[in-house]
This record gives sequence, C-alpha cells and structure tokens, in this order.
Amino acid sequence: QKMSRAAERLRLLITHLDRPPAAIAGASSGALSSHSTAAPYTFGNNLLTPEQRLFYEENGFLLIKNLVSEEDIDRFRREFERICRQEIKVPGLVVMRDVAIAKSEFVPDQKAVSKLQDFQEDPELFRYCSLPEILKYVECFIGPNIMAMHTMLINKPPDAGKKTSRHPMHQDLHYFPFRPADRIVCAWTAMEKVSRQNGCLVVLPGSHKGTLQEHDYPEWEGGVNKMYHGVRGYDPQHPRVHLEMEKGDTVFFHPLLIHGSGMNQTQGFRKAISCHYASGDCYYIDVKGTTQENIEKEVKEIAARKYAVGDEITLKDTWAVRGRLVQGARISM
Ligand SMILES: CCCC(=O)SCCNC(=O)CCNC(=O)[C@H](O)C(C)(C)COP(=O)(O)OP(=O)(O)OC[C@H]1O[C@@H](n2cnc3c(N)ncnc32)[C@H](O)[C@@H]1OP(=O)(O)O
Ligand SMILES: Nc1ncnc2c1ncn2[C@@H]1O[C@H](COP(=O)(O)OP(=O)(O)OP(=O)(O)O)[C@@H](O)[C@H]1O
Ligand SMILES: O=C(O)CCC(=O)C(=O)O
Ligand SMILES: [Fe+2]
Ligand SMILES: [Mg+2]
Repeated sequence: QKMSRAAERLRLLITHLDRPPAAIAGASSGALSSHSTAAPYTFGNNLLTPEQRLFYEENGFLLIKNLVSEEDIDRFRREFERICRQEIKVPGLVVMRDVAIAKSEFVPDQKAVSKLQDFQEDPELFRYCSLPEILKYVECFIGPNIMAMHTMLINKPPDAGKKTSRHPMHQDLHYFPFRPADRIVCAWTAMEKVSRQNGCLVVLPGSHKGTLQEHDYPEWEGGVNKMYHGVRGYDPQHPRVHLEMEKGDTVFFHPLLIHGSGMNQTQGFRKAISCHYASGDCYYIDVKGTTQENIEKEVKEIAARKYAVGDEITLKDTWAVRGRLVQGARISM
C-alpha cells in the first residue's frame, strides 16, 4: 500500500532526521550511519582528513584551496558578462543592483549588477552546482542526497562611498524554511583573488554551534540593501576571521555560521559564485511564530509584486520550485 506524502515524510523524520545523533550512529546501514555523536556536523567517507573534519566540526567552515579550475571560472565569468549585457534572458533569474545606485539610470553593464540570484535555469552557470569536485565535499557535510537550493553570483561593486557594499553579519538559515540545519551547507568559490581590501568573507568561527538568532536591518547611515538582514545586537568584539582566498579556492560553511563581508575599497568588482545545498531528505517548516517571520513577509511582498501571486503561495513553495536535484534522491524537498 502506497503511503501518503505526509506519512512518507513522517516516516523519514522518524527513521533518519529527528533521531538523536547517538541513535543515528548506532544504525547499521543507510546514509546517516557514518555520522557520530563525536562529529555531528560531518560524515566520514575518507575524503576529509581527520584534521579537516575536526576543523569543520569546531569552526563551522572549511576552506579548500584551488578546487575549481581557472577554465570553469572563466566560463562562469563570460556567462555573467552575457547576462549583464542582456544578451540572454534566464527564467527566474534575479538581477540585483546595489542600493546606492538602485534609482539611477540602467546601463547594460556589470556596473549595474551587484548580484545574480536563482540561476538554476542557466545551464552554464548551473554547471557550478554539479561540479564533481564540489559535490564530493558537499556529500561529506550533508550526505549523498543533494539538492541545489539557492544559487548566487556575487559581483560586489566598488563602494560608492556609503559602505553599502558591505554585507552585514548573518546566518544563512534565517532565509531557509527547511531543516535540519546540519544537513545544509554552502559552497562559495572565489572567482578572483579576494582580500580584505575588496571585501572578503568575514566569519565568526564556532558560531555554527549556536542557535538561529533574530535578524533585522542593521542601522547603517548610508543605507542597506534589500533583504540584507544582520544578526540583531552584533558584537563587533567577537573574534573574527577574514577569509582571504585565491581564484578557485572554495569555502564550505554551515548555515548557522555567522558571516558577512566588508566593504569593497578597490575599483574592481569582487566576484564569487555560490550554491547552498540541502539534503534531499530535509523537510520544510512553517516559519509562522518564529524569528523568520520578518523575512517571509519580505519574500511574499516581492513575489506578489513580481509575479502577481497572493497569499496562497507559501515560503515553502518559493523554495520547492527553485530546488534542483544534483545527486541521489529527492525524497522530501
Ligand atoms: C543565503 C541567502 C542570503 C541572501 O539571500 S541575502 C539577501 C539577498 N537579497 C535578495 O534576495 C534581494 C533580491 N532582490 C530583489 O528581489 C530585487 O533586486 C529587488 C530588490 C526586489 C528590486 O528588483 P526590481 O523590482 O527588479 O528592481 P527595480 O529597479 O524596479 O526596483 C524596485 C524598487 O526596489 C528598490 N531597490 C532596487 N534595488 C534595491 C536594493 N538593492 N536595495 C534596496 N532597494 C532596492 C528600487 O529603488 C525601487 O524602489 P521604489 O519602488 O522605486 O521605491
Ligand atoms: N552593525 C553591524 N551589524 C552586522 N554586521 C556588521 C555590523 N557592522 C559591521 N558588520 C559586518 O562586519 C564585517 C566586518 O566589516 P568591517 O567593514 O567592520 O570590517 P572589515 O572590512 O572586515 O575590516 P577593516 O575595514 O577593519 O579592514 C562585515 O561583514 C560587515 O558587514
Ligand atoms: O559578500 C558575499 O559574497 C557573501 C554574501 C552572503 O553571505 C550571502 O549572500 O548570503
Ligand atoms: Fe550569507
Ligand atoms: Mg571594512
């Protein structure tokens, strides 16, 4: 007899996801069996060295040098340039401008683009999400069933003088209505040298061990980009690490890791490409009554304006339509 979808999901929750790590560690087979109480954030499959595994467990991120080839990155860059020149139209793609120039005249050039979001329908850019060298690491963090949920190409502009090129400190889980957090990971690849000068990523090591915090727009004089929420009450005294990276270097990080990026003090557009992956056996949650209600409201307002849809569209729907299976099985996502 065929189980209903809801029943099937419940079965998965019971057998895999909601069991305490100890129970999972004791399981005899299955994707989660190599997961242990001692190392709840990673799977042991002989790719990560014990040192790398411990580093991710302790810090919530892992930097792999020289992972993506120069040739692939140059291809992503050329595709990005074609999009900027409006030579191709990609369904669902969001082209974002920095708030400092949001109301100025449009020019078909990278100057007018601070970020692309949702490039899952662009086969060339989406190749990034399926690169075997990326997926083999992703599997170490979330297991063999892999969904590409959120895609971005960030083109951080030279700061226009108001510090709007900064990205406030945040936890990516704030944006995601799916769980568990430990079965989500971001891959972020530098498309050129990124340094403190051009606004590299800044992370708070170990912050992935905390809980999801309240997020709001930071009170910044020069303005903040749409939906760039920051953790409320960010403590600038907390020890931070600047991730300076070379072209092709890739950092994998946990969705609770507090991170942001500094202002771009150079004249170049600092480029990075990223994908957030979630396990195919993650499940959606209702964010009503949680700290994520404020972001849900903004997403719904934008969707209503852009696609003329009403309240029948849930936050879950907006993610379910963007997610793409890249390895294994799409079980409950
Ligand atoms: C792990 C996940 C991490 C994250 O996702 S971080 C957050 C990422 N940000 C987002 O997802 C925002 C995505 N952006 C968008 O949806 C669009 O770019 C956005 C902001 C709706 C604007 O798009 P469009 O409607 O196509 O643009 P438009 O030129 O017609 O402008 C419409 C109104 O929006 C304003 N706007 C445009 N870009 C902005 C910006 N960067 N920050 C703040 N406001 C911005 C623009 O001024 C205009 O305002 P008004 O209606 O004329 O008052
Ligand atoms: N009030 C705030 N709330 C959230 N995030 C913040 C806040 N103030 C700064 N940040 C973030 O902290 C990180 C560090 O930024 P900041 O510009 O202070 O230093 P930096 O560029 O890393 O280093 P420096 O300018 O000292 O070379 C960035 O991600 C920035 O967006
Ligand atoms: O500046 C960056 O590239 C980081 C952006 C980021 O953290 C995000 O969009 O969630
Ligand atoms: Fe982020
Ligand atoms: Mg700075």
